Amino acid sequence: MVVFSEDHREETCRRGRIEVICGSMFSGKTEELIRRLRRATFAHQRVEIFKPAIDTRYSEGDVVSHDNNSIKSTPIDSSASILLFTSEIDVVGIDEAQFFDDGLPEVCNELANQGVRVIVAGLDMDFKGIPFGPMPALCAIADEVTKVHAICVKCGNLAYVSHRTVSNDKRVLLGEKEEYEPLCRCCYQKALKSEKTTSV
Ligand SMILES: Nc1ncnc2c1ncn2[C@@H]1O[C@H](COP(=O)(O)OP(=O)(O)O)[C@@H](O)[C@H]1O
Ligand SMILES: Cc1cn([C@H]2C[C@H](O)[C@@H](COP(=O)(O)O)O2)c(=O)[nH]c1=O
Ligand SMILES: [Zn+2]
Repeated sequence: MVVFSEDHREETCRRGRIEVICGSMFSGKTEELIRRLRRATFAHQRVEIFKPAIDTRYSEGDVVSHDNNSIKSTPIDSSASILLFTSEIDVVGIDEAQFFDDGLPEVCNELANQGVRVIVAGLDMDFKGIPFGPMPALCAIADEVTKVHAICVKCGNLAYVSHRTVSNDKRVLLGEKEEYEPLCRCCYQKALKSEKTTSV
């Protein structure tokens, strides 16, 4: 699998396309998004970055990675707002796409059809292992999907899901290492089993 996109033709030829970067928490989605967007800026392309306004974890206005890398962004409430900010833009970046409404895939399609390179990063699954918001539809319509992996904090294998370590059943719960840990399939099953036995 090609993890990092080094295809310079695809980076610069200005053909519209949709790239999706997905994975669990701590898998490097935001780092990879920032890396691709910075390279586009170095290539003198006009870049605009969006994130859902509800994601105020590290900053109101910036997209920030767990390693504190950051890039300026525009927080928005609805996917339709993206179209209002993207005339004369070559590359659109979108972080935390899982929190957006179901209109996001259509907005990305519209931009890509107009010749814009759209790079979307988001959680593929929620803490229950269920595909999250518009992410499955985005993966389906994408020209390229990159799945990145964190390291399982229990065994060191590749993680595939974000295990919630606090008791809260709401789908949306902003958080970090106090609330979530990346686990592989095997360690996730064990964690769920031990939660069941301790709750009875
Ligand atoms: N268990 C882990 N596995 C991999 N990276 C981790 C882990 N815990 C912390 N990190 C850090 O998280 C960084 C990735 O952060 P980020 O790009 O914000 O991830 P994501 O957006 O996927 O949550 C890594 O470069 C690494 O320094
Ligand atoms: C699994 C899961 C996560 N969240 C929240 C927790 C964080 O605030 C973000 C994910 O951020 P990251 O950049 O991917 O680390 O999403 C949630 O609300 N619900 C969940 O099930
Ligand atoms: Zn494991």
